[in-house]
Amino acid sequence: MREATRILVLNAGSSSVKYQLIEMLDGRRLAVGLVEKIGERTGRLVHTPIHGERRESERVFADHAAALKAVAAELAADGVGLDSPELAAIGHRVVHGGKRFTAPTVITDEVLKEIRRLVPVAPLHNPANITGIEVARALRPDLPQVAVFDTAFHTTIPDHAARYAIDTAVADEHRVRRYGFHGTSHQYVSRATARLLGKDPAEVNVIVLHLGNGASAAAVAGGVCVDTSMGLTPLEGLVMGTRSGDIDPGVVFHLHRVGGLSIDEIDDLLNRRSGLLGLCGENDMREIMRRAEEGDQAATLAFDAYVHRLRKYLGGYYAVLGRVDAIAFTAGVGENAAPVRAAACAGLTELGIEVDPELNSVRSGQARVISPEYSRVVVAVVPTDEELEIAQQAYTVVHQG
Ligand SMILES: Nc1ncnc2c1ncn2[C@@H]1O[C@H](COP(=O)(O)OP(=O)(O)O)[C@@H](O)[C@H]1O
Ligand SMILES: CC(=O)OP(=O)(O)O
Ligand SMILES: [Mg+2]
Repeated sequence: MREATRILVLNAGSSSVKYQLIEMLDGRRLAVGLVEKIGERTGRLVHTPIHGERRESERVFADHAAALKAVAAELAADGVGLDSPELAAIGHRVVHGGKRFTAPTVITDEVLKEIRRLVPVAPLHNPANITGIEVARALRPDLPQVAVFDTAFHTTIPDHAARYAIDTAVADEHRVRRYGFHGTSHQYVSRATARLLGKDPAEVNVIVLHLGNGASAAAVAGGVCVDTSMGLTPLEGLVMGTRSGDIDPGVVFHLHRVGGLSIDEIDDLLNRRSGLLGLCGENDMREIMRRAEEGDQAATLAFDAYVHRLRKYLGGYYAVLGRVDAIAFTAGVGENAAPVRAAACAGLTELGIEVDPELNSVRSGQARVISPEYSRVVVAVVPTDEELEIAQQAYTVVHQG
């Protein structure tokens, strides 16, 4: 029998599934794809095999199970279906792992139960992750399914940064603390940044700014995470596409008592109808920058509020780390929106932070420095690769037995 050296990575979101089939011997992506708008009237599947044409189709995906079956069919059409003996494991992105999961974990019924218990603290994410796991298990019950947790990289955050200043007994009873998310990305990007600097991760202090639909900052000291902006749930911290980020908790009481909104309505408001969307009716940074460029006031306010919050965390983590060697921008906005990077770092020469406008405007998929030679702090764009990191961690778990 051929050796099993391939990992299928599934990143199931609330209405999408991103997937990659990776050959671990050389890191080749045998297939990369995305199913969008699951549960909507028309969905879309885009599948790009390593050999052959990109295939795109519009059709209905009633639920995640239908989407994953379609993915399995696309892979089978390329001769690399889920029944392939070369498949070593399926690696799943799981957003909330609570305090218990500090490392990649082979999924058993009991592990799945614990992931389910954490649904209330990751309502946008864990339910989709669970569906992905259930469908994949049904399709290949014999194969190891490995969960790689967004929270795992943050388990090193010291108590003084992870604890909220509330009654300890209440916090302990309800497991209320900062868990942090996007850890797989923060880990990958902080290491890739050290590589870009030609240094060992243990030697460098990095502030990672993961700016996607969800967004978070992390302070990484010598390869170890010491603080991050998301908290008990992925709602705290930066202004995001549809999430408010930091807010006075008093706003919640006010909206409930005076505004008459129910807790569920407030949850929906802060998670799905706030952030950039709430400020200007749009959550795509491309569109916001275009509108702001044309003088649209709401879009300008949304952009400015986004950048202001980002700068607060940048300054805060500078103080937390004491010495900063690099600032790394990553994910959809961080990798592509030069104006966001420029505005986030503007006027910080006193802190040794500078951005070279010409380097900043270069478009490339590669990790690259955007600060001038003389800048004390290296500012860089470092594309994240959560899928590769998940695949590597899953592969390691399977090989350790
Ligand atoms: N060229 C671009 N310029 C500015 N923003 C972009 C660009 N391309 C993508 N984005 C932003 O990236 C965001 C998505 O980031 P991504 O990391 O893919 O998110 P997620 O993985 O959380 O779905 C989109 O909301 C979009 O605003
Ligand atoms: C945790 C989180 O916010 O993830 P995403 O950015 O994929 O929504
Ligand atoms: Mg993402």
